[in-house]
Amino acid sequence: MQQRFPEERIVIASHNPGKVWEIGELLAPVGLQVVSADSLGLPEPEETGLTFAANAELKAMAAAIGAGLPALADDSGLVVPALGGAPGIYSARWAGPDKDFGLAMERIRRELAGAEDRSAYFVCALALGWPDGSCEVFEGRVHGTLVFPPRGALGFGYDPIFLPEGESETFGEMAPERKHAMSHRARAFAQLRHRLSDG
Ligand SMILES: O=c1nc[nH]c2c1ncn2[C@H]1C[C@H](O)[C@@H](COP(=O)(O)OP(=O)(O)OP(=O)(O)O)O1
Ligand SMILES: [Mg+2]
Repeated sequence: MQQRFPEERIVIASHNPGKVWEIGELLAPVGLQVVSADSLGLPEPEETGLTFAANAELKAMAAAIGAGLPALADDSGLVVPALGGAPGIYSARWAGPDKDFGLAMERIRRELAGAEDRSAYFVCALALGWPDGSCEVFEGRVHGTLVFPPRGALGFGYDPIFLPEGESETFGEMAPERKHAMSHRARAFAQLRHRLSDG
């Protein structure tokens, strides 16, 4: 692995502080020094892709080429089958320019009114991009149920309305270590670590 990371540094190509923190925690066992896209002054690319994987790749490549270092990007979101898959890749955009997830969660509650199916899942596509233009994508999911009103103030985004399968606490109520043992992001990271340890 060391020869693949000559500088032992990796750029976290995300401008979301909640995500950057979680990625730092999940990456700690890998032993690489983490540099944020913000600290390098890298711009936030427009997410023009139509899939989580395409957006993750576009963010990773912009950072890898901009920084001349390997870069890791995460594109993720909440998929609600009863809403035809919304908000999906538009999960961040549903919170509007002020990133108001109270508003986004309320919109889901409203649009779901009367729907029997309360199932939902989070998806995380992680892209590892290299300055030479190569890129690999890993995906993780976690299934659960939506609950209203929102519960808990931990985590970020849609965590307070997401009750993972078989659990009694929402991601917003759960200690971070517990979320990291089962989340979509943790599952994508497990695949990434597996790939890195393969050499
Ligand atoms: O574990 C999670 N717990 C709760 N909500 C989550 C989670 N994971 C993704 N989400 C929701 C909120 C987030 O804003 C959006 C991702 O959108 P996404 O474009 O990938 O990220 P972003 O715009 O927030 O930051 P950036 O693109 O700079 O990495 O999905
Ligand atoms: Mg984004």
